[in-house]
Amino acid sequence: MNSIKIFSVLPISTLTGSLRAPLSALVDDSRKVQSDCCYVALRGARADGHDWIEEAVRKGARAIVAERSCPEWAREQGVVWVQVPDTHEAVGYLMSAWYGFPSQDLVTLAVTGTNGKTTTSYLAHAIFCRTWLRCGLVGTIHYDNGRERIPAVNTTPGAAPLQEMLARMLENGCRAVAMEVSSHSLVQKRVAGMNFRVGIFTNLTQDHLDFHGDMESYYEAKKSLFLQMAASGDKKAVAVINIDDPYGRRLVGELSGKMKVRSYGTLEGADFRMKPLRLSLTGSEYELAYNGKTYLVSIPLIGRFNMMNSLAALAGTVSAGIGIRDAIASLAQAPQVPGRLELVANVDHVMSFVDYAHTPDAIVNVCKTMKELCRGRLITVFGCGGDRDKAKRPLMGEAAARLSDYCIVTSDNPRSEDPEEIIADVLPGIPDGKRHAVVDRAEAIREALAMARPRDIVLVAGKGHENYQEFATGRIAFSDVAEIKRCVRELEQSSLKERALERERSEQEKQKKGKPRR
Ligand SMILES: CC(=O)N[C@H]1[C@@H](OP(=O)(O)OP(=O)(O)OC[C@H]2O[C@@H](n3ccc(=O)[nH]c3=O)[C@H](O)[C@@H]2O)O[C@H](CO)[C@@H](O)[C@@H]1O[C@H](C)C(=O)N[C@@H](C)C(=O)N[C@H](CCC(=O)O)C(=O)O
Ligand SMILES: Nc1ncnc2c1ncn2[C@@H]1O[C@H](COP(=O)(O)OP(=O)(O)OP(=O)(O)O)[C@@H](O)[C@H]1O
Ligand SMILES: N[C@H](CCC[C@H](N)C(=O)O)C(=O)O
Ligand SMILES: [Mg+2]
Repeated sequence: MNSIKIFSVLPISTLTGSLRAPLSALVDDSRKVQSDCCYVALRGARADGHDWIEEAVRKGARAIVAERSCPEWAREQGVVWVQVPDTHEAVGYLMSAWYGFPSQDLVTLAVTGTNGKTTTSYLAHAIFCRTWLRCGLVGTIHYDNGRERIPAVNTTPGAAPLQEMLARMLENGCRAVAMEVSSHSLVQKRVAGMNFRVGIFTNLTQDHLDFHGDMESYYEAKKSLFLQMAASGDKKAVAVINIDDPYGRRLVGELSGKMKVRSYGTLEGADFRMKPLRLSLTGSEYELAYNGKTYLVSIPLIGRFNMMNSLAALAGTVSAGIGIRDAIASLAQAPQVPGRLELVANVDHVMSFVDYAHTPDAIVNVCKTMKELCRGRLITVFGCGGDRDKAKRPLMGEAAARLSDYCIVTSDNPRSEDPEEIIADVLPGIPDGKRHAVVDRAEAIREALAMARPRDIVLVAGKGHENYQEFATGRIAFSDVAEIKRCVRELEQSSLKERALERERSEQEKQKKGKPRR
């Protein structure tokens, strides 16, 4: 839709001027302006797109969408001016219309919550793909448009790349898409204008208070996904909510009467109810009660929280139209989610895992799981991100210390902050004797592996799949997985050398002893 009709999708707008030729493009970045395009001015964290309106018109923009009223100069130049109360919301609707409302033709499954979004959407994507063959994925690790994987910039992209990607998924023959919807994206209305068939709420615990201010606003941000679904009037839209989580129970209450709600969890009354049966370092099993029947679900993922993630994926995809048995069969073959409780090395009876825990609750969950399954000590290496919620730092420290036998506190994307100061915020939660700090992450990993004894587990938390470390000066290549592998190789080589030296020494001893005394 590239005519003036496109503006009719906006819920509220005031239009000045008339459009003679079709629009050539719709952009929200002045650097992408071309002749005869429409430029939408967005207020951002660093810049205000309204500052580039005149430049956009000089470069050939024929239409402007802005929160300001039409100035005299624009009227005189015959610019089409659309004034709206919120350009972030407007650009969502406009991009959706521009690309032919792709979310209406896809079965869209959105996952929101503090932890478990990536894992749940990955599992839902795997279930969709096994049954419906080609499906899309949008999330923290990468985007998959049904034909190719694209590295992710944001967990939930802005409206322009998002709607373009959904249109590409349709072109590529995708029937469904599983996508993470972050709280940042909800506040910034990146998903405005989207039709969601299923919305999953995983949980809500402390994170991102630097952005949201308090837990109440954080909750309201998550809830807005479901209010958007309820307001769409789509009778098929379903909210799938974890009722083990207190905020989940609150959400069920607040959505009741507004839309279809299905619950999941371990508590009585859950529509999809699970009873954990077996936890091991290779996978997990649980009993699922659904619709008066019980099923055995087996997943190659570790930990109770991953049982919950798989239950969420199962409840979400079944609510989207997948058969329960197909969903269960897909979960048995679920892929390893990169950097989520991923076993990287198992050498000399020491197992090393990489995980993406970077919130207090995630640290609690992953350390509890590891401790439960570990027959020796749990040595945890972790840090806290710079330029992010500072209040979570001592809480992460306290949780890691309480649930591990030893902690090495290190750096995790210090960004613009001083890494030593971040570590100083973490340490107060951890008693002396149970930890030491090593600023250099590679060195911290090496020390953890060097101190491990048979049966110990080394857990390297916080960066998961990330392939960089971000400092004030920029990013450097860094991967916990690669670092562990390198250290393990080095330790193996040095222990081989040590053993060879040891053999040599004992040979010499034997020879000395064997020599006849003169
Ligand atoms: C702080 C923040 O969230 N920023 C996001 C935001 O950018 P912004 O609005 O702040 O951009 P800006 O630089 O201020 O520019 C404002 C406007 O001016 C325009 N502009 C700018 C310069 C110019 O010359 N001309 C021009 O027109 C820009 O195109 C933009 O429209 O909107 C962009 C597009 O949607 C995002 O890519 C960007 O994410 C940044 C990269 C980011 O790091 N965000 C993180 C905090 C984030 O969103 N994380 C969540 C996951 C969190 C989680 O749950 O763990 C995520 O979804 O990724
Ligand atoms: N359901 C869950 N409950 C609590 N913790 C979880 C859960 N699922 C995963 N975790 C922990 O949180 C970490 C991040 O998981 P995942 O990447 O799936 O979540 P996310 O919500 O996508 O995170 P992000 O917002 O940072 O992208 C995992 O590595 C694990 O430590
Ligand atoms: N989406 C999260 C990821 C955090 C990952 C962790 N490695 C860090 O850098 O703090 C954020 O941007 O806050
Ligand atoms: Mg994620």
